[in-house]
Amino acid sequence: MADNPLKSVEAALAAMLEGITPLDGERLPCDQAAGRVLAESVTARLDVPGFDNSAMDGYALRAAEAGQVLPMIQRIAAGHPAAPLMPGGCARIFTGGEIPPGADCVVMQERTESRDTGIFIPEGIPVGDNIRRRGRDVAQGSQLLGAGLKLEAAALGQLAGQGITEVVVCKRPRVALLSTGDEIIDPGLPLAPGQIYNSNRAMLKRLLERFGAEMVMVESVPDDYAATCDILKQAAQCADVVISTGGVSVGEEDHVKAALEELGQLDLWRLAMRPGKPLALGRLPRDNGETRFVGLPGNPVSGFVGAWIFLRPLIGALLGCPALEALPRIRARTAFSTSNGIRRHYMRVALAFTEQGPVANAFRDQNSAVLSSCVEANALAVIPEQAEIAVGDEVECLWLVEA
Ligand SMILES: Nc1nc2c(c(=O)[nH]1)N[C@H]1C(S)=C(S)[C@@H](COP(=O)(O)OP(=O)(O)OC[C@H]3O[C@@H](n4cnc5c(N)ncnc54)[C@H](O)[C@@H]3O)O[C@H]1N2
Ligand code: MOO
Repeated sequence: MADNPLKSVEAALAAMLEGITPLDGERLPCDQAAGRVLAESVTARLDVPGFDNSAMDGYALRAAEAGQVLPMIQRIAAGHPAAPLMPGGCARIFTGGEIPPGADCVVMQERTESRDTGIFIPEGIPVGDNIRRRGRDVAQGSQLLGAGLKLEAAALGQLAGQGITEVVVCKRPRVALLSTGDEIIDPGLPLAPGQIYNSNRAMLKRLLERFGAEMVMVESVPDDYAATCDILKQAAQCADVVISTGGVSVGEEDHVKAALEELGQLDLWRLAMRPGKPLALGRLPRDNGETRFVGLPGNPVSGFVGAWIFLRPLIGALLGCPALEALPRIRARTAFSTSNGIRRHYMRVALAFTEQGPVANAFRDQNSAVLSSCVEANALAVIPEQAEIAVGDEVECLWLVEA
C-alpha cells in the first residue's frame, strides 16, 4: 500500500533471509539424529527388501501347478535361507520368508486345505501373488533421503533398514535469547510491585528448540544502554542468531535498536503486521563475519507470532530445510467477524475440521499482551490490510506446525 509507512512482512522476510546459507554439517550416530536436518543426501547401499519374500503365511509354489494337491517338501521360516523348490511340490512359508528359487507365487494358508498327501492349492493363482519383490521399496544406488530433510520416524527407519548407523546433519543454529526489561523476573524468584515473570523466555525457548535451534545463551538484560551493548557484543560472538524480546519500541527505556545501530546494522524496523509492529531485523559483527539479529517486541503474543513468521524460516534457512521456510497454508471459514486497519493481522485461531470444511475459531481477546490467545491456537488467520471479514467468509490460515 503506497501510503503505508510500515514495511511488508514479505519485504522483511526477504531482507532477513538474504545471503543466508546453511551451516556446516556434522556426523552423528543415527540414534542421536532424530529431528535433525540432513546436510548431505544418503544413497541406498542395499535393495530393500534384499530378496524376494513372502507377504503371507502360506505356501510357495509354481503358479502353473495350482489346482491340485502338492506335497510339502520344504519349510521356510523368516531369517533362514531357502533351497530351490523341486517341481511338483510346495514349500511351507511364513511372512518375510525367502521365496525359494523355482517358486513364483504364494497362496495364503486360509485358501488351502491340508490333505494326507499334501496341501490342496486352489486354481487360478496369478504369478507373483503375495511376493514382495527385491528392491520394491528401495533400489540400491538410488537416493534414499535428500539433503534438507528433517529426520523423523520413517526416515530414521529407512536409515536403519540400510544398516546405516551414522549420518551427516546440519549443525544446529546457535541462538542467544535475551530478555530485556527491568520489570522481567525469572520464575522462582519473588515478585516486587510492578514486576512480572518472564513468560517470553519459556515460550520462545520451546519454539526455537522445536524449530531445530540450540540455545547457547539465555540472559536477562536491564533497561540500560551500556548493559544492552555489552550483552549484544557477547551474544554475537557465541551465536548464529541473537534474539531479544522487548525494548524495540519508541520509549525512553527501549535501548535495543539504538545499541544495534551503534554496534552493527539495523536492516528493517516497523512492519505492517499485527501483532509485532516494532519488530527489528539486523546484524551484529563478530570475529569471523556477522550474526543475524531479530528484535521481537516485548508483548508475548508479538513474540509468539514473530517466532512463527520470522524465526521459523530463519532457523530453516540456516538448517537448509525448505519445509521450515514457509508455514503450510489452509483456507478456512471464519466463525468470527473483524475489521482491520493498515497492518496485516495474524489472528490466533483454533482450526476445527468439520464436515463442511475447516472452520477458524478466534480467541475472544486478540490483544498482543494476551498470551491466553495462543495456548490453544493451531493456526494464524491472515486478515489482509483494511479487510472487513464477516462470519463465514473464507480466509487464509497459516498452520502452526514445526516442519
Ligand atoms: N508510543 C508508542 N508506544 C508503543 C508503540 C508505539 O508504536 N508507540 N508500539 C506498541 C507495540 S505495538 C508494541 S508490540 C510494544 C512493543 O514494545 P517493546 O518491544 O519496546 O517492548 P517493551 O516495552 O519492553 O514491552 C512491552 C510489553 O511486554 C512486556 N514484556 C516484555 N518482555 C517480556 C517478557 N520477557 N515476558 C513477559 N512480558 C514481557 C512488558 O512488560 C510490556 O508490558 O510497544 C507498544 N508501545
Ligand atoms: O505490534 Mo504490537 O505487537 O501490536 O502489540
